[in-house]
Amino acid sequence: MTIHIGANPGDIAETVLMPGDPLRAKWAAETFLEDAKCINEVRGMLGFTGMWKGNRVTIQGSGMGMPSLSIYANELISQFGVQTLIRIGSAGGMQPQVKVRDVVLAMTSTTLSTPSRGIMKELNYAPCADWGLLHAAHQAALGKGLTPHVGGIYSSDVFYDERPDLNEQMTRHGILAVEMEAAELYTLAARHGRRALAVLTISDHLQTGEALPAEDRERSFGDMVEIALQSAFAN
Ligand SMILES: O=P(O)(O)O[C@H]1O[C@H](CO)[C@@H](O)[C@H]1O
Ligand SMILES: O=c1cc[nH]c(=O)[nH]1
Repeated sequence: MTIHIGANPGDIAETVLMPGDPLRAKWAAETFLEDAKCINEVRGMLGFTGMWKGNRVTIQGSGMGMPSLSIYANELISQFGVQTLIRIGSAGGMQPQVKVRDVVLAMTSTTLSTPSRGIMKELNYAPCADWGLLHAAHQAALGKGLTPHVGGIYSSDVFYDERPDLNEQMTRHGILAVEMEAAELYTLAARHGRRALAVLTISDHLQTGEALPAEDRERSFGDMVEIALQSAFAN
């Protein structure tokens, strides 16, 4: 057990899917895993371990924002020996061709800062996805008849943004979507020699103002979960 994860050693699989929303973790575990058992309820940040096609998987909520994800990812890596961490998150579209409900595979993540900023000092570190996971996720999405967007995203520290000028520059430089966790996940995975990827579904759009309701964000992103599972166990 750790401070934030009330699981016993061995309760958590080597592969962990991480939605921000703990209720998405519950929905995904109930929908996609066999014999799913709840392994964490500390702070209501639900986690479940079960089987997917003969492979052991944990789905653990990360909470919203990089400081929260950092707590869970650090404990999963250092205390539970997790090797593969795949974020399954919602994101806001930042390009006209990126539509609501589209899947985005985050190759890199741009930030103003991450919880790791303090150790990077003057370095502008470039957080990037694990190539093997990214490639496998792309193949999995194509296999489902989807056309995923692959490229750079923005991991923001704020949901209610007061810097429209920054978003303008992101869009101008090809950033596909905004979310709030991937950059720190990629940075931690790199530091500890683990594999990480963020598979995202567009839940709203910064340019059109479209937005899906909370229930859809919790329960309707099945393609993203299947893509994450297929990429984790592709090899
Ligand atoms: O749907 P999740 O995975 O929580 O991801 C996105 O949604 C939250 C904001 O509503 C942030 O956590 C952002 O990254
Ligand atoms: O962080 C996020 C997530 C979804 N939509 C946004 O606009 N921002």
